Amino acid sequence: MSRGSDAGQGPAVRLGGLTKRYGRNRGVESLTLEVARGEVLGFLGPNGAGKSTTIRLVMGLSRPNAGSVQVLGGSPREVAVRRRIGYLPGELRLFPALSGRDLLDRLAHIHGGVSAVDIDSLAARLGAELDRPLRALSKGNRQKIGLVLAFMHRPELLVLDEPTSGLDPLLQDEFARLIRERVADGATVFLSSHDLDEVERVVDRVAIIREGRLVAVDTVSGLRERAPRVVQLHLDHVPAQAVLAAIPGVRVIDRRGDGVSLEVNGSMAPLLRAIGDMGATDLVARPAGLDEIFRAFYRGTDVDEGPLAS
Ligand SMILES: Nc1ncnc2c1ncn2[C@@H]1O[C@H](COP(=O)(O)OP(=O)(O)OP(=O)(O)O)[C@@H](O)[C@H]1O
Repeated sequence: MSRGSDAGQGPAVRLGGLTKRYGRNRGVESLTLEVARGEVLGFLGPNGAGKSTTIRLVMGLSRPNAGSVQVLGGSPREVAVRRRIGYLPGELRLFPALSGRDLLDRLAHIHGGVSAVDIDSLAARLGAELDRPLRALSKGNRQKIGLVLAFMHRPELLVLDEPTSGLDPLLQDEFARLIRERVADGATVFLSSHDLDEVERVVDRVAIIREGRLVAVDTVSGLRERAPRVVQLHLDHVPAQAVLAAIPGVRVIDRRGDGVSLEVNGSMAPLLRAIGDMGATDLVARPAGLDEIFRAFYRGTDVDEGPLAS
């Protein structure tokens, strides 16, 4: 599938020490990350974390203050490389007076090698409204045109800024199927999202960014494995919060009446020893959900000392 000087070797995206500052504002800081060929990498973080900044750097739409960007073995500023990428921007602002069909036809013509059947089939699968002017479409409906645009030339690399944010649940399912089909054909996907629940089914790995810095890169199952346990206790003698918080690996989530909720990282042994003297009458322990893991990263408390950003 690969063309030109790039023999399909090496990662699809390689970011090395990438830094972008906007005046005194931090965009991203020393970002080092690779996306392997055929991989689906989810780039996650809260508002303002630096996701769109990174995506614009990957696309060569903005220049870094330091560091390097390599895409499909070359620079994203080379036309030959750009043609092999499908890009969904955060907001589609192209030619608001054109209908979706006119825009797609014109860009397909410029691109070359795009089949009308592919455009129609993508538009039908995503329920894109092709005949109304883009400015009259809702954000979600503009997003569908943007997705057709990103996928229509069957690119080797898809770079998608929040592709699922405007889509209803049925379309999110269709999007997941589309991604799986393209990956089965050898494509690589780099997509951003606020929400792991929306992209969990399609991503192989996630990179989590907070305040411009990578805080974790792992598989979804790896994240689950190093999740803390959430423990609910009922005690005859509830000790002071500081006593509970002093138990190794324990963070107090809630404490009311005779009930205590705790988050436990690592071994449960110190907690089990400590509650011997507290008159425990009931204990329920469960692994933290992905949502709780993410909140921990977003808050800035590391889930554990596991493999951090590499
Ligand atoms: N053109 C710009 N000029 C000045 N500051 C900018 C510019 N673009 C981004 N920033 C700043 O860089 C930081 C990262 O912004 P970015 O848009 O990359 O975040 P994001 O993770 O995509 O957020 P969201 O989820 O809200 O879209 C923010 O502090 C933002 O204010």
